[in-house]
Amino acid sequence: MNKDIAIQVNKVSKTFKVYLDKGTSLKEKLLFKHRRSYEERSVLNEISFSVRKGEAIGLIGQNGCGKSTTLKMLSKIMYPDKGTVETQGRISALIELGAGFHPDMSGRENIYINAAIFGLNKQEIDARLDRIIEFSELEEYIDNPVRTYSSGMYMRLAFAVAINVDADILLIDEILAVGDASFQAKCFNKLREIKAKGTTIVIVSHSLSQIEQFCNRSIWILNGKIKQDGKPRDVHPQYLDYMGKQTADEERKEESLVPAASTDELMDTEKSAKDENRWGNQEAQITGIRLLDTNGEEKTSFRTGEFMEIEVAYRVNKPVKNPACGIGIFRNDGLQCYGTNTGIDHLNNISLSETGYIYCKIENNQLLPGEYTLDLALHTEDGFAYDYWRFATKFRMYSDTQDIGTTRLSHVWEIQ
Ligand SMILES: Nc1ncnc2c1ncn2[C@@H]1O[C@H](COP(=O)(O)OP(=O)(O)OP(=O)(O)O)[C@@H](O)[C@H]1O
Repeated sequence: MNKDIAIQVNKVSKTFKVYLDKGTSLKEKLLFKHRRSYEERSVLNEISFSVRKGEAIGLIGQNGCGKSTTLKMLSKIMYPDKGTVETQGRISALIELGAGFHPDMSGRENIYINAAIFGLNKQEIDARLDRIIEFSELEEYIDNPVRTYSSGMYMRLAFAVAINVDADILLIDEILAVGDASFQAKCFNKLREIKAKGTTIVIVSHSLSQIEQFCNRSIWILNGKIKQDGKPRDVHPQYLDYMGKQTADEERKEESLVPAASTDELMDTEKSAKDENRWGNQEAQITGIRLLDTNGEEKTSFRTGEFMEIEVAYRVNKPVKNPACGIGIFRNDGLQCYGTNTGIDHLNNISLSETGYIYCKIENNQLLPGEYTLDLALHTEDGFAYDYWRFATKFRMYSDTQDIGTTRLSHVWEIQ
C-alpha cells in the first residue's frame, strides 16, 4: 500500500443472513423448530475507496445503507465476504456506545481496559489517565461502576479514551449525537485539533452540517454501491435532492393507500385544509409552485449564495384589477426571514392572462443553512387575498461556512 494512504478498501462486499420467522406462538415455534430458512441480504456490493493520511471523510446515506457496516470493517470488528480492507497505523474507534466497557467495573478500570484494546500498555495508560479523566469531566464519578452512568456519561468516557490513545486513524459513528451541547462543542474542538495534527478521520453521521464543517470529502452509499465521492458541497446537494424525491414518492404512495373517502368527506377535508393554510376569494388562484436552479431544474435544496427561482403558476377565474404577488420565507422554528411583493418592488399595473407563470428570481440567496417554508400569495395592491397559500412549499439551505444567524451579510474584514 502506498505510504500516503491510511485506508484502502478494495471491491468489498458484505452480505448478511436474515433468518426467517420461526413463528411467535408455542405451536409455531415447535412446528418450525428446525426451520433454517434464511434470506441473504446484500448490503455492500464491491465498493472501493481510499483515504489519504490526514484526510477527514464523512460516510452518508439513508438508514440501513451500510455506513456502520463499512466502519466496522475498517475497524476489523467485522470482515468482508469478498474484497480487502487495508489500513496503516493505530486505529481508535467510537462505534457502539459503551462497547468495550464492563458494566460492573469503575470508570477508571474501564479506561485501562478500553485503552488496552486500542493497543496501549499500562505505563502509556498511566501517563494519559489524568488527561482522560479531565476531558471526560467525570472526576466525581470515576470510581463508580459504569452501569450507574447515563448514556451521556458513557459517551464522555468513551470519547475521552478514544481521542487520547494517539491513534493514526479515528473512526466515529454518530457518537456526537449523544451528550449536551457544550460537551459536543468541546469534542468538535478536540477533533479539529486531532485533525490538524494529521490524524485520519472517518465519520458516519446523519448531520450533514457536522460533515460539512469538518470533512474534506463525503462518500454517499446507495444500494450497496458508492453513488458519489467528492467534496461535501458537491455531494450533499445531490443526496438531499435524492432524499427529497424519495420522501415525496413515499408520501404519494401513502396517500394512494388511504382508502377512498366519500365525496362529503373529501369536501370536508379540502375545506379544512383550505381553512387552515389557504384563504382568499379565489378570483385568481395559485395552481403550482416550483423552486428552480440556474439551469431551470427543480430542486429542494440550495447552497447559501446560490441562485434560486420561485415559479408560481396561476389561473385567473374572474378579471382582477391591479393584482400583486408576494412571498414570505419562514425558518422551521417560525421565524420570518424575508417577505416582499411586487408592490413593494414598485411593479405596478400588472396584467395577468387567463393562465401563466410569475417568476421571482433570487440572484444571490444568502439564507443560512436550515429548513425553510415558503408562503405565496396573489392579492390586491392593498393586501386583500385572492389566494394566500401558507406553507406552499419547503426547501433546505446548506453551506460549508459556519456563519450564525439567518442570513449571510456581504462583508469584508480590514485589520489596521
Ligand atoms: N450483524 C448483522 N446481522 C444481520 N444484518 C445486519 C447486521 N448488521 C447490519 N445488518 C443489516 O445491514 C444493513 C446495513 O446496516 P448498517 O448498520 O451498516 O446501516 P447504516 O447505514 O449504518 O444505517 P443507520 O443510518 O440506520 O445507522 C441493515 O439492513 C442492517 O439491518
